[in-house]
Amino acid sequence: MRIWDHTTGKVVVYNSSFQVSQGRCLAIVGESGSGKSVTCRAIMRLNTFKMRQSGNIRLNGVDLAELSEADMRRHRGRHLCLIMQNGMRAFDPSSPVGSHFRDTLWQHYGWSRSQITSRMAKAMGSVRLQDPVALMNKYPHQLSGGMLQRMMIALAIVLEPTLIIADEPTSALDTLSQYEVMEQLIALRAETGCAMIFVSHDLSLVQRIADDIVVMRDGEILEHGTTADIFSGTRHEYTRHLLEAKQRLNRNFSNRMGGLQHVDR
Ligand SMILES: Nc1ncnc2c1ncn2[C@@H]1O[C@H](COP(=O)(O)OP(=O)(O)OP(=O)(O)O)[C@@H](O)[C@H]1O
Repeated sequence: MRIWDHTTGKVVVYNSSFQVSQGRCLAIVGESGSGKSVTCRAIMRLNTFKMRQSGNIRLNGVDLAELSEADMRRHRGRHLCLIMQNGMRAFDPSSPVGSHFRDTLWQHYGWSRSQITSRMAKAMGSVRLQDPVALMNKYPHQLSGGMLQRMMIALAIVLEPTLIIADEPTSALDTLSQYEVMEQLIALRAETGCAMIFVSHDLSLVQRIADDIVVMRDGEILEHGTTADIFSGTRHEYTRHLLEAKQRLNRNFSNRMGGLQHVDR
């Protein structure tokens, strides 16, 4: 896939290519601006108008790049689900969150209101959200970032998409919510058997969830391997630099915490 800004001609992703199989999680890592988010949005065909893309995006034999906009809309949600950094942006601020669930599930499955409520309530229970019916009547601004992310995960549990793309899903959360949302994402994979693309700056999160890793820099894939190989084997100099930067951060953190040992999970 190639992605460029057609107003300036600037290429932001050069001929990148990767695949993720059902049941596996591929992490995309790299510094800010390396092209992780535009790649995720290109798979969903959700980049802004000025961004253009070429190449194939195959999902179970269907080339998403060839679909009409109407067919692509039908694929989003049903077959592909995007969990973004900021849960708030996924919802319409002027409606209760339950209406987003109803619209999405009605559009893809045609279920009745009561079917949707009972399926969502069950899924919300499984991501440890209490009192789901009351929560569905709340507006997005009345809920915390962690709750909104867990609601998106609950929706994904009900939709059972083939591929879930989680783009920095925990980076806007406090440490406790981050931990909980990660646990739920790990459970979501196990429950639905979906394929997952997980984007994060945080290599300890990547190590916990990913089977495979793609390392990007300046719009190019530098390295692609299993998580075990990337963390232990011979690595590209840039990947080593990313890992060492993280270890340095951890050491600084430990020193500031009075010499407490920080253990990498
Ligand atoms: N809507 C846009 N219009 C023009 N250029 C864009 C747009 N979105 C992203 N870019 C450019 O594409 C490149 C890759 O950006 P992208 O957001 O994918 O990086 P990233 O690796 O996800 O970074 P971060 O970790 O900070 O989110 C950057 O040079 C960015 O300026």
